[in-house]
Amino acid sequence: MTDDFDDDDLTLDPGFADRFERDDRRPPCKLYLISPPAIDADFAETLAAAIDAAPGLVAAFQLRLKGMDEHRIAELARPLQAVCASREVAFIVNDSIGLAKRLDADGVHLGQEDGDPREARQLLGAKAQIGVTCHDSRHLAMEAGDAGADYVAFGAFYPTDTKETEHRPEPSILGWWSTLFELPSVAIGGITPDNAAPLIAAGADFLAVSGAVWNDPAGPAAAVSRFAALQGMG
Ligand SMILES: Cc1ncc(COP(=O)(O)OP(=O)(O)O)c(N)n1
Ligand SMILES: Cc1nc(C(=O)O)sc1CCOP(=O)(O)O
Ligand SMILES: [Mg+2]
Repeated sequence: MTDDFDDDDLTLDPGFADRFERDDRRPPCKLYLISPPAIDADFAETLAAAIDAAPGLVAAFQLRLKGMDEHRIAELARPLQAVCASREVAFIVNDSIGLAKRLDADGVHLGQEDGDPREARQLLGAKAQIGVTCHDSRHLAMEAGDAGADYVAFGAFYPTDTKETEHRPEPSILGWWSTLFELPSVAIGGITPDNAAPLIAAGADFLAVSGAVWNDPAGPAAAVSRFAALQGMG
């Protein structure tokens, strides 16, 4: 899939995103919740309320607790896994293939420096959901597809306080991807109910969101309800 391909070869049409309309035949775009950077023991209730605000909308939850000891992450994970399992929400571990295995998680999200998707597949098995960060790179996305990823993540689409980011893709990368490949795409980075529309229209299969949900002044459930109301989400 990746032979002789260079991202710089592609002539980008800056108007593409504005003209792109989500194909009605596509499945609706789902929400992929990313945990806050730190959580306490009560977070299971918060997570349950957020998911229950729009049944069926939240497809996945990623436990992303950067820099925390894995034993502590494992302790915190158990009640969150139960919340996810009872609601058919995939429980994804960030960064660590080993922790995903230990927790028998539904999958793992790997950045470019976090390990090889092929190794993850070997350890976690055929059913595991393996996601790969691809920044703004068509090349990385095709490489991830070749390596057996279950989704490719592009971002950061908007400025975010959650993570220092270097890459700023255009929404059109989502349209380009979905036109050529079946593999689902995830859009991430500073996404809110107010700025999500172009990403949904361009063809994102999932919106990965942290701050806009957990920091919403009206509460996480209200934020999820606002995402649910957007055209193309469901
Ligand atoms: C769905 C999703 N997309 C991208 C990322 C970022 O992963 P990475 O580049 O490894 O950065 P960290 O999240 O580990 O700081 C993600 N976690 N989830
Ligand atoms: C974890 C992460 N990865 C990104 C990337 O660009 O790869 S942006 C990001 C932060 C996502 O949180 P929020 O919704 O608060 O911006
Ligand atoms: Mg990572």
